[in-house]
Amino acid sequence: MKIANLAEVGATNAPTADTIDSVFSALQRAQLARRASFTLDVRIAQLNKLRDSLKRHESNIIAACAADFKKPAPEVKLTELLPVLQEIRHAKKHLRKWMRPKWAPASIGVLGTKSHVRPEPKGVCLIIAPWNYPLNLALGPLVSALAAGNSVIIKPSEMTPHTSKVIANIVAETFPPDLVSVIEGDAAVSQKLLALPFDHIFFTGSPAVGKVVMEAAAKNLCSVTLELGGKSPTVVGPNANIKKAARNIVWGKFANNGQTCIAPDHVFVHSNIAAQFNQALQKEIGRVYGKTLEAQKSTADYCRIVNRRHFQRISNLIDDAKSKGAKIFEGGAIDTDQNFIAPTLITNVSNDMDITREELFGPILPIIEYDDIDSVIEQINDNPKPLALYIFDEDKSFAKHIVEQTSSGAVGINLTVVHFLHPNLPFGGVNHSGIGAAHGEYGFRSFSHDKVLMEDRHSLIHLLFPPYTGWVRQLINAAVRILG
Ligand SMILES: NC(=O)c1ccc[n+]([C@@H]2O[C@H](COP(=O)([O-])OP(=O)(O)OC[C@H]3O[C@@H](n4cnc5c(N)ncnc54)[C@H](O)[C@@H]3O)[C@@H](O)[C@H]2O)c1
Repeated sequence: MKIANLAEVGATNAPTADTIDSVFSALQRAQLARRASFTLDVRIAQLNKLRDSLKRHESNIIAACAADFKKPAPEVKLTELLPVLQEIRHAKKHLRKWMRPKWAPASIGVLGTKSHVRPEPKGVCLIIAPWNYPLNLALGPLVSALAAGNSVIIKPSEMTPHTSKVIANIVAETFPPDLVSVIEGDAAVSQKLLALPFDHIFFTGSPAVGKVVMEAAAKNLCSVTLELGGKSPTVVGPNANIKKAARNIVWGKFANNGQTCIAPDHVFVHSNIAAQFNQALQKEIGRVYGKTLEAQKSTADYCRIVNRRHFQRISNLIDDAKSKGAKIFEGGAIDTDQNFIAPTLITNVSNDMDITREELFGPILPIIEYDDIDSVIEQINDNPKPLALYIFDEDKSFAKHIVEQTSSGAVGINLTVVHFLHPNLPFGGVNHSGIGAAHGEYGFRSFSHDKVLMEDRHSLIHLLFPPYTGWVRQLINAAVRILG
């Protein structure tokens, strides 16, 4: 049966449940038929094809991201293309080692047996992607899934429709539809997909939808990787290199217009250096994005809020903070026609403001002064475990103290966001900020099942089988004594 390739059918017509079912069944059948043929060479050839397609489509990707949220071309290259290309390069280099069965030495109790752990493909996997890094977070996990020998359905975000279309075109051009298919659409399409018995679901998005995904996966007892979000705090200590802190925080916060899961959400700054630090941030914003509103609106380096709904949400956060006594130290200007919000620094923050509760996911940075680091640690621990925690201080013991007292997906010391680009680190959160990990070998393992192969050579384990005669009982008692 010829399978409808949804990329050809057209992005905007939401696929029916029947179409989705038929795509899924085709992937299932093909996965079973191809199972033994996903050799190292085949997987590497798939990755090469994806790399070549990405390179061919570079200008389309840049144009699509610009159309979706005016994302600057250098930022598209750095944060959409490069991470996926790097993921491919890294997987190709290490795949032979990752795929190798791992010998498990026998303990005394199982002497005479031979055992291995072999990573096997999970099977047919679903990747659901968000809009904020629309290409990177759809195709990065695809690299891990293909490296691990799976077939995949990708559901890109409907909020970045141009990039979604480019992803569909790239996939349709690169892979047979029963190996990788793209199904475009919104939450309703996503839920139709979630009802199917996938072998693994890799979801990137909000904690609220993460719960929907996990609940749906439970119905099929399907494993999940959840890459979620939340508020990632930043702590600037009394001995911070202020200029370095400002440079890194401005980049981490305002790149992609603050729409980054690991962006510094808010900053705690020691009161001794707060005035200097605020000025350094202001100066850095001026240096990077322009000192005047006109400059900030016209620079090609500043992207936009993805849509009117999010623009309104963030504007409301600013209004709510102002009405409760916050001071706009820098920025605060908005332009509704462009979904533009200037890089904004907010001081005089209090706990009754909405900015202290929700993930901000926009270009607004609340700055909270502190005197006692333990009260900051208490506040961090009163909230869900963050995806990232950033610490700026030249005194190593300052960071050590915070690291030991808190839990988070990652800790960045004197940097922000860069850990995403490290191919040998697991990328993921804890509890509310995520379950499981992406990137490199960790991504490969997320899409693999550790299958055990144990073979009897000349073990004596049968001596312990029933009937439990006196002699067998003595042997079991001895085993418990010696091995227990
Ligand atoms: N940990 C990470 O790697 C990472 C990366 C990027 C974004 N995020 C998080 O993602 C969020 C922003 O992205 P978003 O707004 O696209 O997230 P989202 O959860 O609203 O949507 C993500 C995906 O889920 C689908 N979806 C939405 N509602 C659904 C529902 N009710 N049922 C089933 N599917 C549904 C969407 O169509 C989209 O494809 C932020 O919380 C951010 O921190 C996390």
